[in-house]
Parts: sequence; structure tokens; C-alpha cells
Amino acid sequence: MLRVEKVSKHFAGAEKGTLMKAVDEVSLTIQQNEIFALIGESGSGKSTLAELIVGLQQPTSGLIQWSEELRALKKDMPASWIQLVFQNPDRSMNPYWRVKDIIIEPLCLSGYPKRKALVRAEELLEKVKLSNDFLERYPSECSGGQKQRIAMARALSMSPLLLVADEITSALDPSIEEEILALLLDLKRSEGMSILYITHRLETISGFADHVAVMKNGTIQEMGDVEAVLTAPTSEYTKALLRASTFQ
Ligand SMILES: Nc1ncnc2c1ncn2[C@@H]1O[C@H](COP(=O)(O)OP(=O)(O)OP(=O)(O)O)[C@@H](O)[C@H]1O
Repeated sequence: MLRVEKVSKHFAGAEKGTLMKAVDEVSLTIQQNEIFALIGESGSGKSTLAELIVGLQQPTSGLIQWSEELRALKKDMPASWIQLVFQNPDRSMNPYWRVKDIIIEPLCLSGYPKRKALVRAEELLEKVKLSNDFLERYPSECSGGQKQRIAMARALSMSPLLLVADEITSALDPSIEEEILALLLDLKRSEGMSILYITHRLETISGFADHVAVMKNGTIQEMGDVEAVLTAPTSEYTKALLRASTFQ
């Protein structure tokens, strides 16, 4: 569905004349209706790759392309086909707005009449398993897990083909993290979308993601079917990550 081909993002390094290769010649394909996990330690290049995919940064070289069928469907790819949810939902929420206004903003910006958008907001809250009374709340009246659900409802309002979830459970308690992962699985099934799930926690992806790419220093060390990578890793780096995680 979305092909990332030999994509690099280089920055000027700390020392004069050096390069920081945040992402270096990364290639991967995200299929329709799959959860693709991107795993790696802090600084491995996950967020930079996510921002390249979403279009928030431009690659130094390489290509990021929708499949031919999708390109044929729409000549110019609308940015709304990819939505991003961050680790910190407060980054994308105006604290002075009620939840209903936060959720309907992308719809209204794309020309949806407000009354229709409000009806849609109720449906979206239902999809992320929050009751209607959240519509009138402010973000400060919601927990971290509830705010992540609201951020997801807002992202879903644009019916994305790909949802990029960047460390969205890192700041949550393990039980809330489990609930959010179950919700993502549900959404993959009900909405038929793909999810790029970025995390440094290898132990969260078993039984959840379909494919995984393991990143280190801007490059992919290993990639494949999740259960195969977790049970029979081939790279020394993945083996070390597995030893350090609580995954058995
Ligand atoms: N604008 C920039 N200028 C220079 N270096 C950058 C820039 N953005 C990122 N980097 C560097 O690129 C590397 C990858 O950063 P990135 O944020 O993608 O890693 P990450 O795996 O997402 O880490 P984390 O899990 O901590 O967010 C890091 O060494 C970072 O310091």
C-alpha cells in the first residue's frame, strides 16, 4: 500500500563537516489493513522516519510512494490519507477547546457543515469507546489514556488509510496500554486501515502487530513477520533487545 524505498534523512552533525544519519537507506512496505511495528531504542531514527512518512519532513534521498492502485484512485494524494498520533496528546490539542471542537476541527477545515460534524464526533467517540459526555469536557478533565482515545477519534475523522501511532502508549500505565492496543486492533479490523505502530517496547507487539522492522542508528537491522522475528531473530541486535525485554 505504501512503499518506502531507500529513504535517508541526514542532518549536519555536531562536529563541523560530519553528518548525522538519522535515517539511512531505509526500505519497507506497509500493506493494506496491517499493523506494522517499528521498534528501536531512543535515537534509532523511528520518529524521523515517521515524520518522513507523514510528510512533516522531506527526505534527503529516496522515495515514499502509495501503491499504483491508490495513486490511480486519486491523482494528488490527500494529506488526510495519513494521520499521526503522538506520544503526548496535549501536543495536538488546544487546552481551551472542548473535546467536541477538537474532534471536529479537521472535518470543519475540510468543509464539513458543523452540525453534521458534531453528529460524526459522537460516532467517532463511540469508535474509540468513550461516552458522549466527553464531548463537553476540556482536555484537562480527561486522563492520559482518554486523551489518546480523543486524539485517535480526531485522526479517524479523516478516514485515514494509514494511522501512524508514535509511542502513543509510552506514558500510560500497563493496563491502560493494553486497552489502547486492543482498541487499535479493533480499529484495524473495523476501519480496514493500516497502522504504523512505533515503540521502543518489544514486549508489546506479540499478538498485536503483523510485521516488524527493528531499527538501530537509522538503519533496519531486521524485518519480517512478528512472531518469526520474536521467536527466531536473526540479527544480534534483535537478540539483545529480546534479552533486555520482558518478552518470553
Ligand atoms: N533536526 C535534527 N537535527 C539534527 N539531528 C537530529 C534532528 N532530528 C533528529 N536528529 C537525530 O537523529 C537521531 C534519530 O532521532 P529520532 O527522534 O528519529 O529517534 P527515535 O528513535 O524516534 O528516538 P526517541 O524514541 O527517543 O524519540 C537522533 O540521534 C537525533 O538526535
